[in-house]
Amino acid sequence: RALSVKQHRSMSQLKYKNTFIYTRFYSTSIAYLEKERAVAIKAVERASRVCQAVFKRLVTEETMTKKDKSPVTVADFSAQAVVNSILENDFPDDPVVGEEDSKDLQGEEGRVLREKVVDLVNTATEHPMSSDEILRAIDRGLYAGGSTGRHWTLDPIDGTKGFLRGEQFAVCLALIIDGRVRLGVLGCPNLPWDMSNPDGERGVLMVAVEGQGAFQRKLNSSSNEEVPISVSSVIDTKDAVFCESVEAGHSNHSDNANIAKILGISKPSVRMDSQCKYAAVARGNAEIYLRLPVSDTYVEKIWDHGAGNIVIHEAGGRVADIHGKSLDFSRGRTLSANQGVVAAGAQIFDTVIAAVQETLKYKSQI
Ligand SMILES: Nc1ncnc2c1ncn2[C@@H]1O[C@H](COP(=O)(O)O)[C@@H](OP(=O)(O)O)[C@H]1O
Ligand SMILES: [Mg+2]
Ligand SMILES: [Mg+2]
Ligand SMILES: [Mg+2]
Repeated sequence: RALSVKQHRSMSQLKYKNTFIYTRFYSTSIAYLEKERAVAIKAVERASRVCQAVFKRLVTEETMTKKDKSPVTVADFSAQAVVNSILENDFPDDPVVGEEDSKDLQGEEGRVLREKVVDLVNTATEHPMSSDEILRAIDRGLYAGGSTGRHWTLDPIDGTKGFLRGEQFAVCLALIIDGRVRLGVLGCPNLPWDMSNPDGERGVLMVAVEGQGAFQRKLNSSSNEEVPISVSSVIDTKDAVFCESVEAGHSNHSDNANIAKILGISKPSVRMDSQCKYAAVARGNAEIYLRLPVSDTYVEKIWDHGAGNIVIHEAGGRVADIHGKSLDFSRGRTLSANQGVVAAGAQIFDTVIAAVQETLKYKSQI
């Protein structure tokens, strides 16, 4: 823990090159969550590759709709199976709060979909997995969550609607210990590496561990090079850009627009699916992420925010709900203590929350 980020990274390279020397001489200095970090990166990379393969081959035929009307594809199931089986292998005692479950893949009714998932998963795993093993891996995601001990939270495809449109989506994995997010990995296969060159190279992975800063690296690259990232240095909100969901059903576009107006923002919002919005704020492509609730009854899920939350914090930003309260990941599978989400750089955060309050106060009066 006492190591600087730079020392810590150069030592972990030493470890990759020669495990023996590393463990022998540096065993007392292994960085906090070093193994978890490496395993989570590997799992998110593999799952991202599965999603990309599906998009190329199957996406048009393979969409179905869950009870809550949200779409789910063969890629969501396959990516959850891939990540969960890697986690089970390296951390067999760690439970997982995952978005998907195997119900729709079971029995005769689920046969066609199940066979596609089995095929896909087996293109991504080191050892072939049987159909039963795959369903069991998916259902390792049924954990209830809570305030004590360790558990992971996984969104195998966040932004399924973006994925289906060929736009932004993210594979999101976070580790929660005693109710707080300690590690997060965001795999963003369609996010441009350089936002000023949107047609250039795509595929970004962001990773953050509590106290160690946030980094980005290229997804699908043989290089392990990591670049530190930080939020924008804009301190006057009128120069800011804000991002929000593409889907008006996920976030209240008109409340978001009112807040932007109070903040003096004149640039149009950047609409983007998935936790790629957190990624955009974390590396300074946008200053603010607004997710004002559309309904009083919807409760946000921990897998939709865990990884993004720590990436923002470690990049120098803050995340809270519309009341300015930190997101509480200790309540189980949902963020039942919170409403909506706001993220921004630390320097402008209080100003943004004040504008949110003003908008909500005005709404409650009319
Ligand atoms: N009424 C609602 N309000 C807020 N979020 C919602 C919602 N209905 C669905 N969602 C969540 O919004 C997520 C996508 O967010 P975004 O709009 O930022 O891309 C979905 O994740 P999945 O795509 O993983 O199902 C889903 O969990
Ligand atoms: Mg979903
Ligand atoms: Mg999601
Ligand atoms: Mg999802």
